[in-house]
Amino acid sequence: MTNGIFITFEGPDGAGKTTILSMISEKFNHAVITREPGGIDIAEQIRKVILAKENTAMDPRTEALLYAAARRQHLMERVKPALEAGKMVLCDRFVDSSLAYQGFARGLGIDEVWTINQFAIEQMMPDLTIYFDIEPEAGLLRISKNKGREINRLDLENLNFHQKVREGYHILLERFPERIVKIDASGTLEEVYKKTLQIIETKLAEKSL
Ligand SMILES: Nc1ncnc2c1ncn2[C@@H]1O[C@H](COP(=O)(O)OP(=O)(O)O)[C@@H](O)[C@H]1O
Ligand SMILES: Cc1cn([C@H]2C[C@H](O)[C@@H](COP(=O)(O)OP(=O)(O)O)O2)c(=O)[nH]c1=O
Repeated sequence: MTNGIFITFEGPDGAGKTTILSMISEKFNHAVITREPGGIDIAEQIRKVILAKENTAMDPRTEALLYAAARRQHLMERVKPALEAGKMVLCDRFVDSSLAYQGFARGLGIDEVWTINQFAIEQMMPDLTIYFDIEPEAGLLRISKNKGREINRLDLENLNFHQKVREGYHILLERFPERIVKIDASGTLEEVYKKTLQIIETKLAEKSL
């Protein structure tokens, strides 16, 4: 599609994507670092609607459509122009999050969610997706430690959902083996960082051949 390179970071909550992305961004200081849902003003506004605690009445399909709408806007405003300018774009979450969370864990169906996302992204898929794999318990524990509290009842109620999210990602790994690379995210930050860097550098070397 372009001269740039589009790399996405995926995985369950607490896998370490955001932390590793900020470490990687120091190495590739010319790269565009962004995230979904959000990244630009209109998409951040949509993010607020999706994540607002008071919106308990939100239908799962509405949620999937809003993620796809935010994705489209972010893609057109930030990702596509950067790729066309030959830049590297590193994005925290992309379409695989919708497939794993809405498609599989919420039960809308991976194929159904893929179809609505085709309208949003047309053919603009990542060159590489790094999937940070972790047991949901460990991911939630990291998040709760960060907030300085133990895992509570609500977190545990969510465990089943997070287990499904992980299962969803494993289905995607089988479906897109040439695009998605799995990393064991349960190691130390240094280990996960080194592995991530190695995968990105391998891809960059392939691209320049
Ligand atoms: N490899 C790791 N080992 C221990 N703690 C980690 C590791 N990676 C991330 N963390 C911590 O776990 C918490 C969640 O990490 P974060 O990067 O926000 O995850 P994500 O973006 O995948 O939800 C943060 O407090 C972070 O410092
Ligand atoms: C992009 C995207 C995110 N999400 C979810 C995953 C996260 O729980 C939440 C994003 O919140 P965020 O605070 O960015 O979480 P994280 O740091 O784990 O990336 O939205 C979806 O359900 N579908 C999507 O398409």
